[in-house]
Amino acid sequence: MKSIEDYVKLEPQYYRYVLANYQELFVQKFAELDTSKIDNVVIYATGSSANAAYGALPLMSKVLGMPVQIEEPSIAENYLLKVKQNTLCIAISQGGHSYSVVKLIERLQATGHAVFTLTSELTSPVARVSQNVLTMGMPVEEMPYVSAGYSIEILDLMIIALTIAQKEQRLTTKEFNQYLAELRTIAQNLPDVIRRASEWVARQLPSFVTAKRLMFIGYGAAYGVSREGETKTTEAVRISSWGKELEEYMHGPYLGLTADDFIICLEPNGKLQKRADLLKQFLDKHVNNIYTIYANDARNKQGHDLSLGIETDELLTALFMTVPVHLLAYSLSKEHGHDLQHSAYPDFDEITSSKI
Ligand SMILES: N[C@@H]1[C@@H](O)[C@H](O)[C@@H](COP(=O)(O)O)O[C@@H]1O
Repeated sequence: MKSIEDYVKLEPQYYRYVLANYQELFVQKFAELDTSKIDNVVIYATGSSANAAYGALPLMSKVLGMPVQIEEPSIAENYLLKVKQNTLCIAISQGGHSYSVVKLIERLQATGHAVFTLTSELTSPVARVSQNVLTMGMPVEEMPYVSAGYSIEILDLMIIALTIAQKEQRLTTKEFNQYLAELRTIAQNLPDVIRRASEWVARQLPSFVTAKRLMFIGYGAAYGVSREGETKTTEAVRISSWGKELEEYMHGPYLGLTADDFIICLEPNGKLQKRADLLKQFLDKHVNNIYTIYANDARNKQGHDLSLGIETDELLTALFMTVPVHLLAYSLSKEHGHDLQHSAYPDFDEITSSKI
């Protein structure tokens, strides 16, 4: 079975495929649909798929010029099923076996709502119940702790939003092509990101391996990255972890810090960089291990920080900022001796049927 690291290394190839085939994957799927009345988007996803949606959300909302929100499928199905008439409903389940997503799609369709389901497994329970399936443009990820699938979901969601925005003339063809060109540039630079991230992980691993708790703080598109940091650290490293939004962290969670925490700040070089710098000024006084991963670079970068060297729109940074987070989780899980190929708790799904 391929590892998390193997899949991270496949990301440039998968990005190239989606960018070469976006017409068949997405543009043609929405061509026949009347998208003129859509006035908001709701994305239903859980775990890494929800994190990916948070990474894509700021760009989606900007280019579509409408509210985009993310809902937990179980809460939506059981308590929030009052979807507005003109909502574009998108359900995501990479593997296609998530019980809560299957139930939600069934309930939405039964109440007359069209749902577009994004998945990589076309024979899965999620795909089988869905009336409108969108394929992610990559093979099914064998490794249950996904990395490439999460990143491809971000790219897919961005292209879906760009497609509808262009169709509805919210973006000119020139603007649409400029976005695509920028996505291609990021894909081309991905091997360099992977190299920088691998070297950084190898250098910092002896320190990170001592961490009892690992926290990720991000804002904007990097909020999705911080959530994914929490998911992967919890699932693969199996130590305590938080993934917070910058201001959310400042409104309480900071009170729970301890000097031996490890904190990774995710800096997309965006509009809240000064706020993040102030938080780091405070954290530096109280916490021993503060790291920053920069999308591009910074003058106040410290020796143990990581620069990914990509100058781009902050709204696109979730496409590559998770690479070091995934590689760190993978290396730490190996250091901790976890076997990610076999379930840690084989009785879990037997009892709960959380994956069907
Ligand atoms: N532990 C896994 C997560 O790692 C995964 O992200 C989530 C969603 O999976 P999917 O996108 O296939 O629905 O399911 C499980 O809970």
